[in-house]
This record gives sequence, structure tokens and C-alpha cells, in this order.
Amino acid sequence: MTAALKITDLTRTFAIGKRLFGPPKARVHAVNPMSFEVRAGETLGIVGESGCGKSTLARMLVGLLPPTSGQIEIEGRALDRADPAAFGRLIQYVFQDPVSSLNPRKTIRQIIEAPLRNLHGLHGPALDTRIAELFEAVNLRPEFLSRYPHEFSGGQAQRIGIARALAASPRILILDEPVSALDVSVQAQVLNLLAELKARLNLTYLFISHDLAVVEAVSDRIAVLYFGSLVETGPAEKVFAAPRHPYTKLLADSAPVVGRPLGGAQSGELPDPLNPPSGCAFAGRCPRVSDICRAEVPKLRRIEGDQFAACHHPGEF
Ligand SMILES: Nc1ncnc2c1ncn2[C@@H]1O[C@H](COP(=O)(O)OP(=O)(O)OP(=O)(O)O)[C@@H](O)[C@H]1O
Repeated sequence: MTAALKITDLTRTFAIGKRLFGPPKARVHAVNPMSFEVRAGETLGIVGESGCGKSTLARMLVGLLPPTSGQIEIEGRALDRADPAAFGRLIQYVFQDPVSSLNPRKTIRQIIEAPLRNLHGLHGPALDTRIAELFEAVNLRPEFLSRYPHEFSGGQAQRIGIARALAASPRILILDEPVSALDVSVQAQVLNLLAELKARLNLTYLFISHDLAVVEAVSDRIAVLYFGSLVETGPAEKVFAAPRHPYTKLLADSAPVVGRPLGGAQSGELPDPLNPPSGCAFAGRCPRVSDICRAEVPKLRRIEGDQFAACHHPGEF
């Protein structure tokens, strides 16, 4: 079956200390050659501590940032960066901070209208019908359309953000910490809405979050990122319960409580992104480190069933 989303050797570096002539002084490797697939109808959770490359990956996937190299395919079609509307019609982004992601000078109607006009050329009664449908889909009252973003609570604003993303009729949503800015009481409502929309519209989700309990609850599979690389992927019920990569174990051990972020895992030393180690990037923090770990970057390989890890000593802890 064709994957909903497939990335192949996707890479992004950033030049630091640019000079007018000649090469930059240094390069940060934000995303190292990364390959994975997301199956149709699946939710892939993406976790990892701050700076591991989650946002850079997400921004490449929605066409906001050009990759340094590699390929992005949606439903078997390679995305062409020369055609940003092609990205827009297939893959959309829901932002972490719902209120500030909405233009404060535009009414909600203007915000929702833009993708319908620009990507689908809708106008007149067809436009009105589609706006009404979208508002109903996210359980918002039609009279809200004439209001401005600051008049809404976080939960309502996130529903508007979701309606705006759906206006493009995408196949895939990138949900970047979609509930972490919301009150706990509202988080479940928004998560339920997302689950309902996914089933109804046959969507595929990438769900990025620091909150392991939320990721575990909403995902079918989970991908763990460390220092710009995928270090483990597998079924949601396996990855934290029976981790194979020592970094996943560290995350799982440090966030046992629902709603608790990845606090404890931040205590170790991350390598210097300007001067990455020659072997495994986790070697400096790993209790099972050996000579091969310092010499050779481990490749992501199948450990058991659908569980993959990039470790020279998987599960040995
Ligand atoms: N525009 C940029 N210029 C230089 N370095 C960058 C740029 N954007 C990101 N980076 C670097 O790339 C790496 C990955 O950053 P990224 O923001 O993707 O991580 P993240 O996992 O999303 O973190 P967070 O959860 O804090 O948003 C970091 O080392 C970061 O400093």
C-alpha cells in the first residue's frame, strides 16, 4: 500500500556565521538524513527534547522551509517546492499557540476564507456553504465568523486553527504541540475532536509533542528523535513500555506521570551541534556505551516486529 507520507534522506543544515564571499563559518545539522513512512489513516507521534529537530522537520514537511536534500512524497507523489499550493492542498499545519497563530487584524471568516479562495478557487454560495461546513465540523457557532481572534479562548482558537487547516482539504495534518498551550480541561475536548475528524475525513496525522502520555494515547506509532536523527520507531504501545534505544528508555523513565513533560531527560549533556561526535550522538549520555558506539554511527534497523532502533546494543540496559 502506498504510504500517506514518505520521506527519504530528508536533511536540513543551517549556515552559521555567513560571509559575503566563500563558505559559511559552520553548519548546524538540524535534521540528519531521515527516512520514514506514515501509513494512510495512521497517527505518527514524534517526540524528543528541545532542539532535536522536530520543528525543522515539520516546517520542511509543510513547505515552509526548503530541505537541504532529500525527498518528500505524499500518496506516492513527490512534492515540488516550485509549487507551494501543491503542499498546501495535501498537508497542513496546526500550530502550538492557537491565538497568536491567527492574524489579529482579520475576522475568523477572512482567515478561513483565504485557503478556500487561494487553494480551491471557491467563491459565492459554494464558499459560504464550505465555511459553514467547516465551522460545524469543529463545533463552533456561525456567529463567531465575524469576530476577531483575540475574542476567543485558547480552546476555541485552536478549533479555528483546525478549521483553517481543514479548509485546504488536506490529506495530512501536522499537529505541532496542538494542546500543550491549552488548559488541561480543554485538552481532552480538542484531542477528541481531532480523533473524530481523522476518522470522518480519512486523515493522517503527525503529532509532535513533549508530552509522552498524550503522544502514547493518541498515536498508532511513535518516532523518537535525538539530535536530528530518528533513534527509535515502533508501535505506540511498545515504544515506551519496552524501549530498545537507551534514549527512549531515559524519556520513558523521566516522564511517568500523565501530562508531565520531558523534564528529567533534559539533565544530560547534548552534543555540540556545531561539532557533532563521530559515533553515536547519545554515547556521552549512555550507560551501555562501548568502543563501537564512539566510532560508528548506528543505523536504524529492525529489532523486532515493527520496532526499529538505531543502537549498537539495543535493549541491553
Ligand atoms: N534558523 C536556524 N538557524 C540556525 N540553527 C537553527 C535554526 N533553526 C533551528 N536551528 C538549530 O537546529 C536544531 C534543531 O532545532 P529545532 O527547532 O528543529 O528543534 P526542536 O526539536 O523543534 O526544538 P523545540 O522543541 O525547542 O522547538 C537546533 O540545534 C537549533 O538550534
